Amino acid sequence: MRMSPIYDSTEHHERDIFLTEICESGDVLRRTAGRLREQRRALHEVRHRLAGRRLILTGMGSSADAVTGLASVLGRSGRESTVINTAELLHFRLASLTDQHGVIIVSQSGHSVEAVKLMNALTKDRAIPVVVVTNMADSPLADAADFAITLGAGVEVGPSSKTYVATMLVMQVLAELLACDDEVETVLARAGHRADVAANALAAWIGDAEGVGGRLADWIEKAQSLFVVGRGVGVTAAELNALVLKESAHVPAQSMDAAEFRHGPLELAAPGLAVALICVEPSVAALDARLRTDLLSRGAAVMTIGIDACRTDDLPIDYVLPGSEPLIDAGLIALPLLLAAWAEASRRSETPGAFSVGAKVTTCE
Ligand SMILES: N[C@@H]1[C@@H](O)[C@H](O)[C@@H](COP(=O)(O)O)O[C@@H]1O
Repeated sequence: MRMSPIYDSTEHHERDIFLTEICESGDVLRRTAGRLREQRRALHEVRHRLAGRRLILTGMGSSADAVTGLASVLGRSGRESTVINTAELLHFRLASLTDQHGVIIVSQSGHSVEAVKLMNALTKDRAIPVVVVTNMADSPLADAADFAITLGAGVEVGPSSKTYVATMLVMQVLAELLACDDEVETVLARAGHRADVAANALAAWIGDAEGVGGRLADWIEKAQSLFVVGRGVGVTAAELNALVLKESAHVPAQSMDAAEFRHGPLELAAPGLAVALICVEPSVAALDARLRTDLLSRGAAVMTIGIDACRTDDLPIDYVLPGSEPLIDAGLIALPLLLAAWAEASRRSETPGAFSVGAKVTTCE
């Protein structure tokens, strides 16, 4: 796939499509909030259909990352949910679904093979309500679904960036619809306000997109191996960042829960190891600080990317945002390493973000 550069008249230079899409993330947040308002009736129905049900949350790739964050936030409000990647659910666990369950399938493209196959398998059993979240209203997944909530993020050609950020805003709205009693209108009004604030918060990084990405890419290039770790909803951003670093820049970044990192991978702490620590959960900031100190004391390099509420003397944050709600934070905080992925990709290829082995949309299992 050859991607043509897009001329950006405001910046007076050419930006390729991957960078353009990353930089659209702020505008897309506002657009998605507006799109959600247009779908208020469908959102009422989602709440009604899933009320009291045991929730199964599923997706692949960046969409699996998004539902992982949703499960974390639902759990804080006492709402049980289970995350199962769509392939695992499709091939091994369909028999575990009962008429007590409700399923949320997230797929940006609405074309991922496992999601489409799962949808077809589930529509045979109408007792299980299925809600789809997708960017593509015109897709096999949306067509087969009773309820498809669409992102309205516009077409995305490069690796997940603006659609991921938009998905996280929708995850926030779903978390509120499924775990609190506020009126749909109230939830949507809050989402609109938060989208606005979040878009403004991203402006500084987007305004210096090449600089932010380039500096982080320089840091990554010095390392022999790279981990991206976080806790709570930070896992979502860590997974997404490592995925995009791999698929766009061929950087073999590994992601995991920062708690899991202590259970073995910590042995790698030495010069040559770089750890990007996503700090978006203030309740565990002291644990993040301790991990950072332990890594530094062994000669590893640590870069912290997080929200202001996590910042302490022991946990300086290198790339900081004011912070909003956890799921929105998990979307926004991915920006610096997305920009690094772009910068690294653009050093390696004339068409940064173009897939050469896999694909933007996986239609083959
Ligand atoms: N290479 C892409 C990933 O980047 C993407 O995250 C995943 C899920 O895509 P979707 O959300 O469209 O189902 O599919 C493909 O494998």
